[in-house]
Amino acid sequence: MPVSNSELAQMFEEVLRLSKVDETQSVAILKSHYSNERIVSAAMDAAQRLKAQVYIVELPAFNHPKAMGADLTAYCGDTPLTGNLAAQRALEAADMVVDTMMLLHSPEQEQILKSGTRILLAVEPPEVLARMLPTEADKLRVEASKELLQSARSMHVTSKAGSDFRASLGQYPAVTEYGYADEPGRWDHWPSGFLFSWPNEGTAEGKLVIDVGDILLPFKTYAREKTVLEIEKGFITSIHGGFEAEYLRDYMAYFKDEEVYGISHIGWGLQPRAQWTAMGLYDKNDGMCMDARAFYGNFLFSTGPNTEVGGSRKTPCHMDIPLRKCSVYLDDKPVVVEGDVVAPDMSIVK
Ligand SMILES: O=c1ccc(O)c[nH]1
Ligand SMILES: [Fe+2]
Repeated sequence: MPVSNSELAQMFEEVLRLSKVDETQSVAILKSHYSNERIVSAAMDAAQRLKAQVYIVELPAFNHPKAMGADLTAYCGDTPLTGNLAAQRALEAADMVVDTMMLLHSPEQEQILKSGTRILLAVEPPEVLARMLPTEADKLRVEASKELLQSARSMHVTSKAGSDFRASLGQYPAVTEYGYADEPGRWDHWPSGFLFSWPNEGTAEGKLVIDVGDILLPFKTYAREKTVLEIEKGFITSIHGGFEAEYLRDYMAYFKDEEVYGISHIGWGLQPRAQWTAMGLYDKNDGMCMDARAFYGNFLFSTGPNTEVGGSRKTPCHMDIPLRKCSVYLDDKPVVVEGDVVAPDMSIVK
């Protein structure tokens, strides 16, 4: 259902308020020609209503000749900002950046965050933004789980489909996404509602089974058959099954970069307003499908880059693969059992 421009601006005002934007703050809106102009102007309106100093940084689009598809997560690392130090300085000068262009998984994003600037990504369709307008309850729910993940030293994931995956934790921080950027140096994404970390280098081991109904991003497909990924010493060593396994193998091999097989962020979904079914109602070019990454009780694993936490793997191929009906154990204690979130006690932060 279409969202009016007035409602979009009101939602942005709420999200920027939650992000601590006020008359003491400067806000840079980062855009390129492919940004959703409605989102750009709603963010501008909202920041002005909150009496912040606002400006726009517009960059010419960047297209890598190897990039395929329109999904903004399909080609990571190099962005329209890469190499443009003057524009990066202009963004670092702001207290907050509203990113309508997509800097995620780029080293430049980390450099901007290190300057204390906070960044909020907002590229989903307005109807998705509206359905998952962030709340403080979202933050409470995700932050309550962060403590469990932050203190955990191991993750074990199993499923009836045959997944049996282990990784040591602790080398990298737990990262939360609850939909607004309210702390200096914080990156967040509206919409979201999930958390993750990265396996300690070289420790991800075992098998992950993509079962019927699981989701592959950026393909934006629901699996219709089983695909088995074998993982050894932090890297996928084999992908087998039927046609979908062959498709995934060929897609990843296309990048001719061993780093694409590295296991990237691993975590689980905590957004009750995100729906597993939503992706089937959108076109492939309608955003990046945050419903799939955030739906309550998923186990989201991914492949490729780890620059977001200071790692050295800056590879352009990033698969986000949310699995249903998995059980996730931290230090052998369950946080998700067959797709149901069982810890921490959610009754306090529903
Ligand atoms: O919000 C996001 C979106 C994509 C991704 O890879 C991580 N988090
Ligand atoms: Fe990802």
